[in-house]
Amino acid sequence: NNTMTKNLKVLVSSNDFPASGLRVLEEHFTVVQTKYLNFGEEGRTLAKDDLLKLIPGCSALVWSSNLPITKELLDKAGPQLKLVATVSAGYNHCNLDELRARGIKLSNTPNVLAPAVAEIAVGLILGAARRFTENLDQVRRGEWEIGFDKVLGQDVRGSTVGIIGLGGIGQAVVKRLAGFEVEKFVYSGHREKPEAKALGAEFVTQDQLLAQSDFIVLAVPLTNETKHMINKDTLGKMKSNAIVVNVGRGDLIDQEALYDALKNKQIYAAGLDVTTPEPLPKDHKLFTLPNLFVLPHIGSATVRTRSDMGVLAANNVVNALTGKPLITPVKL
Ligand SMILES: O=CC(=O)O
Repeated sequence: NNTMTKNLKVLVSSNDFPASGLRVLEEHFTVVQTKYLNFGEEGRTLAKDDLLKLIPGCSALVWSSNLPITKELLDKAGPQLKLVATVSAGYNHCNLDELRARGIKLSNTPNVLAPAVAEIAVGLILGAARRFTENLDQVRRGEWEIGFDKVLGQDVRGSTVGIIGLGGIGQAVVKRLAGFEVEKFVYSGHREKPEAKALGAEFVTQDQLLAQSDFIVLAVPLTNETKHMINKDTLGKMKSNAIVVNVGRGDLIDQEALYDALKNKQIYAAGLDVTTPEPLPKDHKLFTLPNLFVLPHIGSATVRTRSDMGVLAANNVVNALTGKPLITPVKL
């Protein structure tokens, strides 16, 4: 009976949270929503005043933002807070220690976004390999070259593709690339994955992956262990035609080292859907590189996927506040 839960307040930290998810929440709870503020240093940030005004007394936070969940925010929310439902697969912004200490649960939205993120990984692979940045610049500047032998790129056909992190997203990338006549898929990670066999992907050490791969796709979460996993040292182990693609988090890559490697043509190119910071300021030196293809963190940004993520986050809230197990809990 919804009248039991109607007095519970749920905060949605975005005014463009999908309507489908909002409907689920509004059926059960009193929903309050914050607006977005601006595109500043930290990226698209929440209206902080708005947030601090609305957060006290909330039983759940539906977090549709990469704004860090701070101790201050949790204090402000109050002891009745039961759940943070982040509308993302990644939860590096969620301060797990603080949530654990307070007995607050955390849910995320894995799986439903894997196909859309994998499609963007394929887009980045093609964009970097076929030099979309340079080619698009030429077209837009009216310097469109006649003839096909000017801006030559790399083939996916016949290549070795290395996936760092063969989880849901990594597997979806392999499935999507299966029609590209890739010669070999390799992957690295903590352990062999049972799904790898059916995908024809071979488990190798990270060093082997770096040394063999023509394309290196980063599909791991950001943790203390994975931070700057692509650095001067690991870039130095790659082939000179290597193309690095990142659909995880910006901090998986030491961007200074990547800049140097791209500038000196130590590797061929990179395609990034995630950077540090986001947005990357328009005068950032990475934008001077012709062999870098950047997208503004749009991995999950399709109508269907955002809707699925919104509904999943909302159903996690319903479960948490009606005493049922979370659908997609994050282990704390
Ligand atoms: O970056 C997006 C996500 O983690 O879902």
